[in-house]
Amino acid sequence: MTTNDRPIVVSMGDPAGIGPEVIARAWDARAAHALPPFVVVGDPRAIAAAWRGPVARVASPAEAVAAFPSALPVLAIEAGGAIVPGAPDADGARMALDALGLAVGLARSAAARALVTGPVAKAQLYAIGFTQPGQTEFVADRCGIARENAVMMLAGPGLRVVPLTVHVPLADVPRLLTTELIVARARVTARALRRDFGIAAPRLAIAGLNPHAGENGALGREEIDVIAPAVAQLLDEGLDVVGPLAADTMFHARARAGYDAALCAYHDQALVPLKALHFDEGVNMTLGLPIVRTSPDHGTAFALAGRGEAEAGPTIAAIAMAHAAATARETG
Ligand SMILES: NC(=O)C1=CN([C@@H]2O[C@H](COP(=O)(O)OP(=O)(O)OC[C@H]3O[C@@H](n4cnc5c(N)ncnc54)[C@H](O)[C@@H]3O)[C@@H](O)[C@H]2O)C=CC1
Ligand SMILES: NCC(=O)COP(=O)(O)O
Repeated sequence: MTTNDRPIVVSMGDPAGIGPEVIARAWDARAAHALPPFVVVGDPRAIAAAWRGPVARVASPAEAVAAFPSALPVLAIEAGGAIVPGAPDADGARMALDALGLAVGLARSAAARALVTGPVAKAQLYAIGFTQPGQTEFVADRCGIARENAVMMLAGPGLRVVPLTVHVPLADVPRLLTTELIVARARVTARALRRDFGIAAPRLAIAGLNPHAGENGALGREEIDVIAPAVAQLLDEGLDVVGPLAADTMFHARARAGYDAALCAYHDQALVPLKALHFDEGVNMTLGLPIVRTSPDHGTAFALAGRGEAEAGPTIAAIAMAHAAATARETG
């Protein structure tokens, strides 16, 4: 079977957000970016509300591969009510969740080569009873992987970042940032950089939590009590790790040249530099899964939906990264 006999599966995300249109515009850009065949799971009406191109309703991933050159293939799931770009509702959230579940199943069954997830609004999902923090944990759970072993990485051409703690209140970070967590996430990251990115000896940099990485304990002790022991353990295991580094000086160009991924203490420490550098091409990838899963690095941007102004670059990059990682696994 050749690489392109099976498509990548793309869950639409919230039908009232920008997901449908950026996915459709990624199809427009398929030749320019040499994208492999992909199939959307979601409500075709959401695509029609925001894009004028050809859509092919398909019944299987195999049909999608045949349709892909001339139309955007869609495995249709219909939301209950009307779809209005920019006006999310519970029916749309339920459809987004159903689409995600079906897409994960296709990737797990190997009917699809990899999974790309469109943006969902977490608040909309919570309102219909979704109990996971986000899609990362939902996908991990469906894959039988414990939440703590699924690692979020955000990546652009010049930076990869891993937030060690993710969707938690900032006040909880010092308690949640443990030596065990850092060691576990560093191991998963190093393994994924080898397997999915072909980096034989990955170099990891671990950020401090406090200003100036704690200033020898004067500005906080987490670097001494928590992060340094993790670095020592990882070095003992033979990993190439440096840290704790002062977070304010580890993201300029010369510093970035010294590592393959930066492990950061909390969400915004990681995502602020990534989005400042790569907002229009940033990809969110879940490491440590039996399937490849990527996503554009942005959310639903409801205020932009249906206006044709949303940037499709992150979705194009997410599909391209999923293709590269799936190819690495298929050929590795
Ligand atoms: N992967 C996912 O499913 C993610 C979902 N979210 C969800 O999205 C919802 C909205 O979150 P926000 O913090 O407002 O983030 P957002 O990424 O939706 O929007 C932030 C800002 O960036 C702009 N923007 C976002 N994507 C863009 C694109 N492709 N082209 C041009 N401009 C773009 C928006 O117009 C807005 O000004 C939340 O409910 C959140 O849970 C947020 C991040 C990731
Ligand atoms: N800030 C990143 C983000 O919200 C990604 O969430 P998800 O992919 O886990 O849903």
